[in-house]
Amino acid sequence: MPSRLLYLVRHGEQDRPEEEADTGLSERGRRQATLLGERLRGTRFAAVHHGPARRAAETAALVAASLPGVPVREDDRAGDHMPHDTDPAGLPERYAAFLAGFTERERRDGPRVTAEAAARFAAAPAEGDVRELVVTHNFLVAWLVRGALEAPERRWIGLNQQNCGLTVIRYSSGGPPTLVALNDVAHLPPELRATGLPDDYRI
Ligand SMILES: O=C(O)[C@H](O)COP(=O)(O)O
Repeated sequence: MPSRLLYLVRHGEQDRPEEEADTGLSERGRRQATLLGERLRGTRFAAVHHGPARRAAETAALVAASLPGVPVREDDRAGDHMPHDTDPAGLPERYAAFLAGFTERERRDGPRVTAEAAARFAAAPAEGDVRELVVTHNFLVAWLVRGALEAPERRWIGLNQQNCGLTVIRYSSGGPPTLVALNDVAHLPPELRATGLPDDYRI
């Protein structure tokens, strides 16, 4: 049965995220990405895909340094997008405030691009087995985990990923997706484990 083993990675720690600019990785972020690359060394990926933001592109480049011969491709579909225009009714106030922060354009375009990303990356291949790595952002990983578990659409909220955490989902036409790994940071020492997000937590 043809299957796609999809490795999803949230980018490394962003440098000066408070500026809300496309700033690239901090020194910690570079270390996280290098350690992830060392963990994945020797894995036979068909390609490494990454979103257009600098933090994703720099993470992909550092990981790919351990994957000689694997092509690295920028893909808009792996960018940072609101995956679903979620109704805040019934959600805790802090989530409602978070959802209210998105613009009309983000509500309109984000779900469309995310659906395109899911169609491209989160499906069984037509033939053969394929293993791909996608370096992306918190929301796309959360959305695809939610989808794999057939959880309600609003459950993309609250699935925060660690920087350079590794999530692996297997898609096969023979059954439902298999969540192989979730937010795995075994390759990072405790001092490099963080989300950099408001709901920060450690594992
Ligand atoms: O999860 C979020 O709040 C933002 O989309 C930031 O995502 P990123 O830090 O993964 O880019």
